[in-house]
Amino acid sequence: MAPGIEVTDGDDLALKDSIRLIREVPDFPEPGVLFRDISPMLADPAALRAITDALGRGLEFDVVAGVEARGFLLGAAVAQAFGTGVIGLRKPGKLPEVADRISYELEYGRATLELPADTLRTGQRVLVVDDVLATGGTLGAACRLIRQAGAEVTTATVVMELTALEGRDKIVGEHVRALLRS
Ligand SMILES: O=P(O)(O)OC[C@H]1O[C@H](OP(=O)(O)OP(=O)(O)O)[C@H](O)[C@@H]1O
Ligand SMILES: Nc1ncnc2[nH]cnc12
Repeated sequence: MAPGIEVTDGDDLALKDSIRLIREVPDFPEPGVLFRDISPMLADPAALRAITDALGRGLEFDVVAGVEARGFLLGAAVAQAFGTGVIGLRKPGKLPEVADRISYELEYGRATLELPADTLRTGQRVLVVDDVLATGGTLGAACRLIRQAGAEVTTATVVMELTALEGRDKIVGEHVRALLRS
């Protein structure tokens, strides 16, 4: 059970019920970090359905972009549920051909995300999906990568927002949807 986590849409009882499946792991990946692992939620059929429906509900988009790595799992599920394709935004060194890339600051050091060649088309409306919004570096960079490639970001979505880290402040000008807040 994960205390201190709330559903942003209090009427979503299935999502509320799934909070018990979040694992909280102290001192991972480094001392002082409380890691929220949503893997057990994804392994549960009712929770996966609730997450998938809530991420895309009421939004208009042509394609989903999932951020490596847990955003791949969620992104593909959302794409299937809403009848679109999915694009994986990848960490460096994995893609044979890169259409575009972006580097960004993380809490410690720098990171890069890459867009695979021949996936995103100019003007497409993109739903960006990841599991957690922490400092906001990753989600903000994903949105910039999409826009830099000439597409639109409909909404940047995550399962859980860690509000104390104020990651939203890094995603200026984007519509952000977090299903759960801690
Ligand atoms: O808001 P931020 O501070 O940028 O952090 C959020 C990112 O951190 C985690 O990914 P991680 O880097 O652990 O990679 P993984 O998904 O490949 O395990 C998480 O899945 C988000 O992508
Ligand atoms: N505390 C945390 N739990 C899960 N994923 C994260 N990504 C960055 N910080 C995280």
